[in-house]
Amino acid sequence: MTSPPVNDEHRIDAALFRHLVDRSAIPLVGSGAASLLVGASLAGTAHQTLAFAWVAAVFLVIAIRVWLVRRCQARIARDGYRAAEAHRFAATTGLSGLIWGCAGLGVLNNASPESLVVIITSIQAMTMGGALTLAAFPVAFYAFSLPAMVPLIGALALKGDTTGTVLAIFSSIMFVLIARVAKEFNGSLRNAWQMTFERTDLLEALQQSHDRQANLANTDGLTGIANRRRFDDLLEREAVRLQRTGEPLSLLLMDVDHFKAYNDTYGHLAGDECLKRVAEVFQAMLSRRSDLAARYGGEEFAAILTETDHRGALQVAEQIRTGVEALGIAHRSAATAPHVTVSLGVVTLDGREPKTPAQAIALADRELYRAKREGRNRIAAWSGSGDIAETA
Ligand SMILES: Nc1nc2c(ncn2[C@@H]2O[C@H](COP(=O)(O)OP(=O)(O)OP(=O)(O)O)[C@@H](O)[C@H]2O)c(=O)[nH]1
Repeated sequence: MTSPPVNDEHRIDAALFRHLVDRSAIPLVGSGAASLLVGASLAGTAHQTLAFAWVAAVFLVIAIRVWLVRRCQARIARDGYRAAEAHRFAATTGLSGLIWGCAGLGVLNNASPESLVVIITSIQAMTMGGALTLAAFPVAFYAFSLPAMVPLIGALALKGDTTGTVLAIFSSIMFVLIARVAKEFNGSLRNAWQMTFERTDLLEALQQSHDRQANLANTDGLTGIANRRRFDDLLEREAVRLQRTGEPLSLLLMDVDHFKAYNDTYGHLAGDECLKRVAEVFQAMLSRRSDLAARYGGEEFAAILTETDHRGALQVAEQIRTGVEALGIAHRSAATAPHVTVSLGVVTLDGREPKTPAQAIALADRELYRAKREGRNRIAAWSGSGDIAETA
């Protein structure tokens, strides 16, 4: 019902990565907006030029990431999920992390207290945002957050004053908590996808089982062709359609000649084999997808030929009759021929003279027994225009 664990893991990885790539605009917009904020906070200070160059670098990395995201999306659509693609994606989040790490190093560079607050808050906010937006792929989260946070914590610790030390400890605790949130969030996402896949697999298995049952309920166990139930269903529908469209509809009823004698001579198992081979020919001669060949019961077969006029139905019936003869199945106790033969009753309805399915079957049955009476191995036919007897 469910795939083996390795496949499940791969499916979850793939789903999470697709989710991540498809939503990658959010962290990119966040990174751009936060960098503008940091740049603005340093405008008019001694660090203005450096700050503007840094903002330009952030936007360059954003451009590289946008390009890579597009490439990832195209490759996933073409080849499916590949771990190598995910790691390339993580490498670019690492590039973003490095750029933000450089801002952290700026803390060392005697930034004003206001700028310090903006830089620290921005980097922590970016890391917190990363925990939510990159949690689907932890490698990408750490590739971003480690180079972003470590220089900041290091720079604060190396400032040598109490405020720096307190902020370094505070930032370290924040980072541990954020990493923990990312881990929990990743676990929740994985569980959600696991449940989604289990549900999809279950629905698929149920659908397959339902299709199998439906198929079994409509199939004849011995010959593998449709059974009477399916034949009756289709005939009901076709009879309704005939009234609506007036397109001709033909029915064939076929019976194996002297089949009791065949069973008595060769045994019941040989009789079964014979029915299977006859059924194959019966079905093979119906060329349209909309036609249906069915075992009507015992050694009797029935076919529905949709939109088929009387001439066409007679052609098909004759092909079936000669096809069964051509099988050359020996039948030494048959009075008709030294091999197995069949008789057929053919009926064509054209909608001008309404007939219920039961009436149509009764007509075909009447014709079949006329063919039997007239010597077997032949076709007897009826159409709305009168009786037509065909003989082999
Ligand atoms: N082996 C086998 N025999 C079957 C099966 N279904 C029906 N029969 C046999 O088919 C025979 C049909 O015999 P009858 O109805 O007397 O007809 P017939 O001997 O073919 O004679 P005509 O139809 O008049 O040519 C019976 O002996 C049934 O037992 C089946 O699934 N397998």
